[in-house]
Amino acid sequence: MGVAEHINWADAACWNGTAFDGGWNTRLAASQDVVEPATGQPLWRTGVASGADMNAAIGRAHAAQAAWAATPPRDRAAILLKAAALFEQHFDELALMIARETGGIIPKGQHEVREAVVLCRLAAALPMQAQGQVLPSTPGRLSIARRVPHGVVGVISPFNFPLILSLRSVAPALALGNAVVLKPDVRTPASGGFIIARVFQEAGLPAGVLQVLPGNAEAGEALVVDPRVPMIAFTGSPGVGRRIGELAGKHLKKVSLELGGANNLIVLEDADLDAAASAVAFGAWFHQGQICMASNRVLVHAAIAEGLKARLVGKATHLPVGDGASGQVALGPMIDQKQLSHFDAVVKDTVKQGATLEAGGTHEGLCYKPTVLSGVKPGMRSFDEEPFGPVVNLVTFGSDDEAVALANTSQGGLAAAVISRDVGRAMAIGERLNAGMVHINDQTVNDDCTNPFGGPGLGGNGSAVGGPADIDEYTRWQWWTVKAALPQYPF
Ligand SMILES: NC(=O)C1=CN([C@@H]2O[C@H](COP(=O)(O)OP(=O)(O)OC[C@H]3O[C@@H](n4cnc5c(N)ncnc54)[C@H](O)[C@@H]3O)[C@@H](O)[C@H]2O)C=CC1
Ligand SMILES: O=Cc1ccc(S(=O)(=O)O)cc1
Repeated sequence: MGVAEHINWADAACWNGTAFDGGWNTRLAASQDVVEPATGQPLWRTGVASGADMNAAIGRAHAAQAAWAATPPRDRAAILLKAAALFEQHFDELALMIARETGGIIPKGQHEVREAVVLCRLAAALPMQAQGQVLPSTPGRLSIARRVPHGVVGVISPFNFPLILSLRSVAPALALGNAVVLKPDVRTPASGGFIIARVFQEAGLPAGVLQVLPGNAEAGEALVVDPRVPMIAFTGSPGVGRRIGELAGKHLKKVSLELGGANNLIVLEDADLDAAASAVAFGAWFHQGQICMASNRVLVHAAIAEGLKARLVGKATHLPVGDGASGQVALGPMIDQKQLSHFDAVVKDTVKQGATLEAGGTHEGLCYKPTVLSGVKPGMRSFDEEPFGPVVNLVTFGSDDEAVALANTSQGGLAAAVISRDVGRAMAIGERLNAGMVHINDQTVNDDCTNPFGGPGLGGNGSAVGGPADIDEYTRWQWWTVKAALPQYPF
């Protein structure tokens, strides 16, 4: 088995077909190779959970949860802090693992581990915060609203930034007294699951509180419909999100849906063109455009459209594409052939619909060249759909009103950005955009562990993750009244 030679502490041998059940004792129904996108070679084997595997994991988490919720807050906090220290201690090894498993460049892997440290530290503060209110009440009665954990939280995460997009739910949910069943994507089970399992195992999390099982729709749906799991935190595509939302509704449970983006980056005619081109290139091409907040629609004022296009074509022609883990390239491979074929079809169809291919549009293996399309309009696939690949879609406008109207043609987006030397004008445009996150003088790929992350429409169901949103998401209200003695009733 081609277990990567650089894995030492993470001990890849232990997850060769097993789930994390507190140890590595549960063999899953099936197993398959995890293929490194850059080389096509197997990195390791992962277990693939069945519905029955999921059922058993939920049972283990459910049995462990009450004792975990009763663990003193400072002891839960200490485990989260230990986890942060372990991510920091094994920074280089984990960053390289993520780069190899996800096809990312090394700085992208480093970003995930760096953010993991901060996420765990922030989560460590949650158990120590007062979480409730003493309410006005009748004399002789104490009335308290307090936040309590849901119980078992199911986390379902995607392939693109697997460590962060799993951990941003796992860490606060655990910190607040929930047990967690985590189902990462089978293409990225180590980055999205087993690294987290290994860290919490060594940090001293009691056995059973965290279960990690890679799986597909069968295992995912078993998690969503199980009555012992009152909350699901899902990050992924709008199509699967809709299905999970339907199931969660049917089974009367809370669901947080963090979905896809129609993200508009608006460049006004007074922008510094060199700086704007570099922001657009990063926003559209970083991690091969496989980012929910990628700058997939670039709305540019007609007066500067040619200048911006020329600069982007220059960058597209020169940016090196290849094995992200080599340290020599700006763009790595896409995650797999299916994702690449989907993206390639979006580009080709958009050209058939009248857009002009200015650069890119070709690939070697899974490495797709940074692509520039001009003359993109509503009604074309790359404008209407989330391309989830390395493309700048150039859309021209002539007035601020037109830019706002173009941006708001979708049902709402995750992130928007406006670039201009006139900050007041840019803010006035930003105010009118239907987006969950608005950035003035930046591109759209922005996240801090301290901000609530989410968006309307296809971006999600109004939930958010991060910062002030975490206590709302991973606990629920419970009302308590206390009287010194039972009152007399008239019946
Ligand atoms: N809003 C956000 O923070 C983020 C959103 N995304 C969105 O995710 C998409 C790309 O990720 P993909 O992995 O292709 O998404 P996906 O929706 O295909 O898969 C996401 C997860 O759902 C699981 N899954 C698939 N079918 C399921 C079912 N029927 N029941 C339960 N689980 C199921 C998959 O195994 C995976 O773990 C893009 O649309 C992107 O915008 C990605 C990252 C972050
Ligand atoms: O794809 C969505 C996505 C990707 C990355 C991040 S973070 O910057 O690592 O937080 C958030 C959402």
